[in-house]
Amino acid sequence: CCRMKEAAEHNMKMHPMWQEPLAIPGGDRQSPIDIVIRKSVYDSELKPLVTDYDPQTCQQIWNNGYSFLVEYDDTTDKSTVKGGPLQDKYRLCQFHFHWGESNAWGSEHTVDRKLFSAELHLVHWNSDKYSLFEEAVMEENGLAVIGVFLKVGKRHEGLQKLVDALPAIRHKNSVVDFNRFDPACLLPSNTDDYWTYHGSLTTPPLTESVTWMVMKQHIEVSHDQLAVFRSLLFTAADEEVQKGMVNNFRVQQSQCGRTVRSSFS
Ligand SMILES: NS(=O)(=O)N=C1NCCCN1
Ligand SMILES: [Zn+2]
Repeated sequence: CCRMKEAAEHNMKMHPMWQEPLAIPGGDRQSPIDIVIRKSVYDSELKPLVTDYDPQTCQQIWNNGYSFLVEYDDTTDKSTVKGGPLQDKYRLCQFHFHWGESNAWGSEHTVDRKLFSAELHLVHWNSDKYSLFEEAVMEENGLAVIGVFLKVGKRHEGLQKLVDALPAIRHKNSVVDFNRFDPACLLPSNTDDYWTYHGSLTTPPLTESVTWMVMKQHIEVSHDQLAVFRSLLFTAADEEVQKGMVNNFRVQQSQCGRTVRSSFS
């Protein structure tokens, strides 16, 4: 919609993060994209996703100036995802969100151009083949990100613990301890139905190392819960001009002939 375009243009001017870099690594498998349902290809070989998350590996929640992220101890294979389109086991390192200033937009991916109010990304790296995230981030099969759409509706009880921690990390680079959070509570009840394609990170380093798995079923969060996301700031406490953390999504990228597969017909 026009207001969203205005917000994205404003973003490009105001936030260096969302000014597209001149040179993009590779450039023909960038994310996010619009998932065109009628162009997606059902693949019966796609298996259900198998997530196995240990809440004890949850370490901290912090504001990195792009989003807020919950970080997990990824020194062992305690919180992992496998199955689905994946050949290997991938270790959870963090999850974060993208959202708009209005409930009318905020997601990075869209489905037949439908915008959601926000999008959750659970970021994992291939621990069968690599020993560090920093290594995997450069490799074609290095990362696996689960995307979940958020829609404004009923309050999400599991999310509230996270929402209650946000006022303590309002500014960029603020961090607080955050333990025993089970990210499985943020997954939709049905994780068997998803779209998958090869793409990139949507924030720097934008490397084309991601197997995306975007859930067909969204989760619901309340208007008030999303309003707390919008109370965060892009800026550090010592900056003169404070900027509200909203519209922290990347503009959509061309599909470049890529096929999006679906795990459901
Ligand atoms: N939005 S995204 O694609 O997950 N981008 C990321 N960039 C840095 C590392 C984690 N994720
Ligand atoms: Zn993201």
